[in-house]
Amino acid sequence: MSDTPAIATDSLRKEYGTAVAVRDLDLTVSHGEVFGFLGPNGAGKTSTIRMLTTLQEPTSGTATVAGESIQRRERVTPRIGYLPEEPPVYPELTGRENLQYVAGLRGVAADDRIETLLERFGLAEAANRAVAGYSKGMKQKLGLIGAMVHEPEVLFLDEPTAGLDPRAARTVKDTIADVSERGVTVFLSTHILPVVEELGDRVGVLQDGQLVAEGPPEDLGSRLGEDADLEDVFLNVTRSRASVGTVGEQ
Ligand SMILES: Nc1ncnc2c1ncn2[C@@H]1O[C@H](COP(=O)(O)OP(=O)(O)OP(=O)(O)O)[C@@H](O)[C@H]1O
Repeated sequence: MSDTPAIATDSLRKEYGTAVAVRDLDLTVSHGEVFGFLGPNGAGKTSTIRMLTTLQEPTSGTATVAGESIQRRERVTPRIGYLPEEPPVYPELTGRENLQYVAGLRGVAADDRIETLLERFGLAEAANRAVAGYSKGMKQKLGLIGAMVHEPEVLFLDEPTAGLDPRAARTVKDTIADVSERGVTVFLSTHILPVVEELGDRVGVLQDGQLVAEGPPEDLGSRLGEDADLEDVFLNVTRSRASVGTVGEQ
């Protein structure tokens, strides 16, 4: 494992027309860290993740992920996994076929790993059924398995526990802890603060495309007072509006 951070951004910026979604962001995430990426609706989290996963180009600035520039898409994508808020699934295929398809796209032979993960996520029995009949939680779990099938170095997760029942959410949280112990870096965006409180080594809070707080969750809390938790921190450092600034505004 090198000294290069797992993720490093340098003045990363995304504008949509005259609107600034991500404002010259400087962010570093170490190898093996679970980084909780928080922020109000519209803060710029998805825009940041889409740039880091090479799905959209920055307006300006640069970043490296797993030691590779995000401009080198072909070098970044084999090293990362991404679970978007709406996991991409083919409804007419079975769960197993979906995963085999993803593994094929990735160029990996992952049959054993697929079976192990299907079992762990309680999807083994449903794996022969078309995904069209899956619940939201089942699709979410399938998406997470798909994001991990090629054993990525860096895993980007957007709301991985949203819509899951408590047992499924537990499986996802245990999986995050497990892959993190094995050295995988997890970039975890969620509005469910207890998940970050439990799993996050460090937290960054984004507001209007800028980091307004960063540090281990317990340190951020203790700055506010003895009993402060992450929700107190979030409410303290973010404003209640969910808007985006415009070009030229500081
Ligand atoms: N394709 C787009 N075109 C124009 N504006 C966009 C586009 N995508 C995002 N935005 C705007 O950029 C800002 C940041 O959006 P983004 O989706 O990155 O925020 P977010 O933090 O992920 O929000 P949420 O928590 O609601 O998912 C918002 O004001 C949004 O309306």
